[in-house]
Amino acid sequence: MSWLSVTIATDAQHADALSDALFDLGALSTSIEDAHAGTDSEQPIFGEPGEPSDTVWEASHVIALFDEGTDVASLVAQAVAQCGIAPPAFQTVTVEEQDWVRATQAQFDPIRISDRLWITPTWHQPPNPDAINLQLDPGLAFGTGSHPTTRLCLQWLDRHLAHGETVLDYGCGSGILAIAAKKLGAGDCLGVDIDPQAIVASNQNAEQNQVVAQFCLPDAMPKQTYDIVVANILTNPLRMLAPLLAGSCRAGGRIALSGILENQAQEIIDIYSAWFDLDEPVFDDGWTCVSGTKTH
Ligand SMILES: C[S@@+](CC[C@H](N)C(=O)[O-])C[C@H]1O[C@@H](n2cnc3c(N)ncnc32)[C@H](O)[C@@H]1O
Repeated sequence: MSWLSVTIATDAQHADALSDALFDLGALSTSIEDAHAGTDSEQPIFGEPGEPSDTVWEASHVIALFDEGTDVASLVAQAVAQCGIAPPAFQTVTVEEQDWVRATQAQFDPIRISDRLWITPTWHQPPNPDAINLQLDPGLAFGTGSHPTTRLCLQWLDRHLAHGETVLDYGCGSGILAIAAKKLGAGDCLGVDIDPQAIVASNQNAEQNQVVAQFCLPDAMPKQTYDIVVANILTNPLRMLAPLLAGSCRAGGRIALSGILENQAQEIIDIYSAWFDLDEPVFDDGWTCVSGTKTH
């Protein structure tokens, strides 16, 4: 079995309407991509997690998938006429059937966090069977270890966990940090997230890794302090959550914050230095980890 994938060059003003028109005319799927993706002219557009951005690239490609045998040229002509735009340039390629599961899995390799900590998808043999191996597959919640912010937090946990510390993982996503903390020897670990799907994923991942950790929505969070607080969210929530996160860390306890772009690090340092003696920030690929020890 095969399909026809058509890529149409358009602009920000018409991309959404063209995508909708193609879908109404029978496309199996449509998507909009940056026409300059992967080049120096790529236009970065970011949304908050769980809130897709409604901004479209100035130079866009609308990509539509049709059944084999479809008269694609005629459908594109109808779609552009409906949108009132001049006939654009487009390319059609045949997409052959393949083993999609295998193709997707091939994109995810084991990730080395440190000498003793690896994140390994379930379909891979651990490269170092003697290491601490977290088994995590890509799922609906953020956190497979491939993002620099997750790596920064994992490396920080690896360096700072001694034994038996209580850990709060605020913005737990897949639960990766809480689960790693348990595997690295922490005591009680709690993961908190505003996304109910993250709680489901975290519980499944904890079970998969045979660790006991608790996960809950923010409203169900017990009022207590922790030896270690780790929060990989984004600068905006980290700013708003500062009193809660600082208040959740015991005096003398430690905090690690990420999800912070390099140029936002100073703002987070200024806010959290009200409670913490902060370390030098650590950077990875444009992202920052800010950490420190609670002074009072
Ligand atoms: C970047 S992901 C981090 C996931 C994981 N901890 C990691 O390090 O890979 C951020 C997570 O924070 C959650 N989040 C965002 N704002 C939040 C808030 N105000 N309270 C709790 N969780 C929040 C999101 O739902 C998302 O799962």
